Amino acid sequence: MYRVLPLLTDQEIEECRRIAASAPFAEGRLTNPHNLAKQNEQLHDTDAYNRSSQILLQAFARSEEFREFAFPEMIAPPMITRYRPGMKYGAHADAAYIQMPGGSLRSDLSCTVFLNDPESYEGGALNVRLGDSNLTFKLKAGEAIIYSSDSLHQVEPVTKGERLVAITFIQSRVPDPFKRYMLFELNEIAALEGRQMDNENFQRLQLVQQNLLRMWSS
Ligand SMILES: O=C(O)CCC(=O)C(=O)O
Ligand SMILES: [Fe+2]
Repeated sequence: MYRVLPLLTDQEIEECRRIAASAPFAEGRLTNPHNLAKQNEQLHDTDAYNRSSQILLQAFARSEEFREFAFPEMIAPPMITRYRPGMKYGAHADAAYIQMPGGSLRSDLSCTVFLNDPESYEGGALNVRLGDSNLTFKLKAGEAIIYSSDSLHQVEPVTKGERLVAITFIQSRVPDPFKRYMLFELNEIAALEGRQMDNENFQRLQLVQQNLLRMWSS
């Protein structure tokens, strides 16, 4: 279960790029010292981190598509990371719990927001393993891919240019990915077909949706 969403306005993309261009970066291993697969760089400046994560969190907060797909309970402040030629992030599992200011969050969904145009760098696609198949994402600037944190994934080596992204993790109110997807589907169907339904039946459908959400959320 994954979703590609348009997330940022052109102005927000510009703002994130500007922040990244003028702030220092440090080795990504700093926050995951035991993860040998991680070879990238992340923003290393409190003020720049606060400003950029604020812009990104606001964009998530206004996205109805995000809310409908993720049922977000908590979202980690997004971190801008970059990959220059030779950098990559080998196949890895995300930690089940992510430290945040003021506590920790269970990673149910992982998310990459692309900040640079795909034509401006070579390599750097995100691969997510889904059973025996491999999904590959190299999105337009401002788009986000949200995928289930329970799958191995990797970032292909960058061979030219710079891959600039923001990454975050989401704790969902509906921890089970299949149940979450069923709620998403039901809501989509209700939105698409509901207006043509007899009102009494539409109310009954909504009752089922809300009761399933009560039963399946934590
Ligand atoms: O940069 C990406 O697209 C993914 C990064 C990642 O997998 C992670 O930070 O755990
Ligand atoms: Fe990851």
